[in-house]
Amino acid sequence: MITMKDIVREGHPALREIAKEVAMPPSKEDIQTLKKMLEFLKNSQDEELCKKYNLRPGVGLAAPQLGITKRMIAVHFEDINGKMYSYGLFNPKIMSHSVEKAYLIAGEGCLSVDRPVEGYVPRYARITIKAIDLEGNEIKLRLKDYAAIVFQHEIDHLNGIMFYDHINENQPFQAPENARAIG
Ligand SMILES: Cc1nc(NNC(=O)[C@H](CC2CCCC2)CN(O)CO)c(F)c(N2CCN3CCOC[C@@H]3C2)n1
Ligand code: NI
Repeated sequence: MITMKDIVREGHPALREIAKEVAMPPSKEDIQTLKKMLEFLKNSQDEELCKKYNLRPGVGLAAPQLGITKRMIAVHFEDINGKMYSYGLFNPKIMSHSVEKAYLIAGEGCLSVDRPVEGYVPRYARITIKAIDLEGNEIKLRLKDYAAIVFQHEIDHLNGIMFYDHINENQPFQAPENARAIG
């Protein structure tokens, strides 16, 4: 199982690289890795396991955070309407996005960043993504608000972008232009 020791931290080159597309169909190894990423998220949200294995809770994880520069992400969370998102995805791609932005009022953190970095992280409020799921099917997801933010945080990792790259340095808590506050 994946634990915190498997997660690389700031300074590791994988976090600043452009991850490579996964050749389709995915190898058994890549499928195994993606399944373990999803399992980590579920474990990290279970109070018992979280404590037992000293996990930091997570709702998303990207392969570069394991030092694997491949375009693979996992998400496991419920949105404000109770809709469950639990996916292991290969080669996710943002096909379109709103002009309107959104940001989490509480700001963001990252399992690869062992320090708090305060400030609003402006992201697109709505995105449409295409990806290949763990069964090898091409899926299309239309996401908004919290769900859109989580997926963008993970897809950023595939492009070597950290959440704090988006924070306005001079005015971290300036409400971003044309943006909705989430959460
Ligand atoms: C928002 C949140 N971020 C948590 N951590 N950070 C992460 O997931 C990072 C990714 C998120 C940071 C902002 C957007 C994506 C990991 N990232 O670095 C991957 O690239 C949480 F843990 C969390 N929740 C709320 C839901 N809760 C359900 C019950 O279990 C606990 C769980 C805690 N919400
Ligand atoms: Ni992160």
